[in-house]
Amino acid sequence: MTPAPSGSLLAATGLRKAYGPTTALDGADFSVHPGEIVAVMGPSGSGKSTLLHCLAGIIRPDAGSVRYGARKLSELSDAERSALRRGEFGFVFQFGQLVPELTCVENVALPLRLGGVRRKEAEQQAMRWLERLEVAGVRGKRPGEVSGGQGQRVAVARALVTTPRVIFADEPTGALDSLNGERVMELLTEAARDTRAAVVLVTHEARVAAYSDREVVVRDGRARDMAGARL
Ligand SMILES: Nc1ncnc2c1ncn2[C@@H]1O[C@H](COP(=O)(O)OP(=O)(O)OP(=O)(O)O)[C@@H](O)[C@H]1O
Repeated sequence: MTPAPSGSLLAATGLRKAYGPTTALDGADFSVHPGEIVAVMGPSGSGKSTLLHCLAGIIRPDAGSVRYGARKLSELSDAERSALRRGEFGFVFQFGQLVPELTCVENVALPLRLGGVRRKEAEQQAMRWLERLEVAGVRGKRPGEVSGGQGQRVAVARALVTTPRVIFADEPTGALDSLNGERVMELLTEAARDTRAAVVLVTHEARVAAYSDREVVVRDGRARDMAGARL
């Protein structure tokens, strides 16, 4: 097991996770620095999403540990872990996961509202992110009334509205055509660079990974830094 590199914001060492007889992670190490964009690549079923879920504290590894700053995720209570996910992490998945009953601006404001911010202030901040993601026009629409590309931009705005320290993105452009996918990646990475958020980006597309500073390949449940990283 290699020790976590110093200066990293989020680091995992020796992660193991099995689902019954299936080994998803088999001693995976990973780290990301503040402001760094890391692409996690690898074949289908190699353990990429499981790694991302362990890093985000969504699932508990069977062995190994995840450190965020000075804190070990395994030593936090469930409430502390959810507070961390709500306050310091942002999530973008392949399919937006927007709340269908809420308008787009209400969706983006939701993480702030859950953190206790008053409606007016939360919606003002949400509008700033919708503008930045070039979808201010859909503010009053519900997710079912907007296009896939618009919905994904709204989902990115919602992930960024709390200015998270780490953004977890799992195939964020997987459901989009290439033009929309590229624009979503541009907007996501620009915003992450401006706020110095770290990004953990799971993708199987080289075109999407090209937005990262460094690529890690997961194979058979182990993560390996690619030689020739672009940093
Ligand atoms: N909830 C689960 N129950 C049982 N097996 C699971 C579960 N989640 C993942 N697995 C298995 O663990 C292994 C790793 O899955 P994971 O989703 O992490 O891979 P992945 O690299 O993200 O795949 P993909 O690129 O296809 O999304 C696979 O063999 C998968 O079938």
